[in-house]
Amino acid sequence: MSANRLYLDIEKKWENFNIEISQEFSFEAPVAIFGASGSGKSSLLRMISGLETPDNGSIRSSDGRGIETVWYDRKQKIDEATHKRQIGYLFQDGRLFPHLSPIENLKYADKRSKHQNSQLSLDSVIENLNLSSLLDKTSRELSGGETQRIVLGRTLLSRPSLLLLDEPLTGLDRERKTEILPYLESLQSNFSIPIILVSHDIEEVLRLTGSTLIISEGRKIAFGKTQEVFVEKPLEHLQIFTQSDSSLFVGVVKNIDKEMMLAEIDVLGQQLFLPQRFPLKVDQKIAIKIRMQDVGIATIYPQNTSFKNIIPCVVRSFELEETSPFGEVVLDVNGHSLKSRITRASLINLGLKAGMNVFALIKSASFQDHSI
Ligand SMILES: Nc1ncnc2c1ncn2[C@@H]1O[C@H](COP(=O)(O)OP(=O)(O)OP(=O)(O)O)[C@@H](O)[C@H]1O
Repeated sequence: MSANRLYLDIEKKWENFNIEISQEFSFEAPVAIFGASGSGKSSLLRMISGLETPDNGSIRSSDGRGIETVWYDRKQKIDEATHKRQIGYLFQDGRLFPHLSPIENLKYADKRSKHQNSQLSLDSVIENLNLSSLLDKTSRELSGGETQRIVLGRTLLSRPSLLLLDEPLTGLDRERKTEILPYLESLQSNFSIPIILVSHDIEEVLRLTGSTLIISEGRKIAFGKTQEVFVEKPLEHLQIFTQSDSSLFVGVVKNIDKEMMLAEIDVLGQQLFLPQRFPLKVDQKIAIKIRMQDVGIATIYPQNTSFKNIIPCVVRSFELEETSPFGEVVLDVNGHSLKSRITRASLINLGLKAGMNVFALIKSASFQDHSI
């Protein structure tokens, strides 16, 4: 039976690291555990799955009917083995059994699974993950993304009560990520399976999950709806989580122009226009990630331009990349940094200097896949 809720109350002390987290999760939508590298995300997953034993506390799951199962309880001396917890665990470099073909990998899990789940049949997994063209290839003929899809299918066919995704896209290039993200996105609706995603990539978290636990140094920093939890925290604190090739901003939806299909967002008192591709509502707080290659720079306010987002800012610093035709500029928007990557030629031609007033140009279209 699928876990509907999970109650975590755990303590673990190692020589150089302590984890102390209490949190209840419910799985109407996938849950994210988000934090910087080394914050304790994987350790937490290992304790949920039974691969690591906490020093103290309890871990309990309850199903749709409210029937509770104790997975771990120090006081009651309960510590269920991983297979009894029925956990599906997908790592970043999931491997196939090399001596078996992709279809044999799937059938192996299907046959061994003793649990029932009418939605999770071999056929439905093959169809929903679009695996049919891969089944007769050899493991060696599969790309990284294709291998990850078969491994995901095999994990699903073990019919887990809870699916743990530990940085499933880390290590894949952008093209492969784009290939796999839609499959991860539809897992919950296709298979009604509870999911915890561990990630330090805000883009993945915003796209795939409904609620997020943010941790740092083994402690909870915040928990709430994914769309809201990031904006509750001071921006500068969040900047440490963003990948170095992008900047993170938070804003509030001010207006939706239905005819033009654009949402107007207030970010630090500036106006940004996003394509209304997502179900945004007025007054909703959202997090927006802006990749540095999507930010251009003008030294005077551009007229008659297709750029919908023209933001006044100040050059904070810049650096030429030694072995490439590009340079990186850090702009200051009301005290918050916005990174831009432009060509070395533009950087020199514009005559950029620290302290100079400029305009950041961001195409609305660039928000399509990289923001919310
Ligand atoms: N078995 C262990 N013994 C001692 N220390 C450990 C053990 N397992 C984890 N740690 C420590 O716990 C800390 C958190 O590690 P963990 O892998 O959980 O972080 P993470 O947030 O998943 O990081 P990353 O995103 O880089 O994978 C690290 O400092 C690590 O050294």
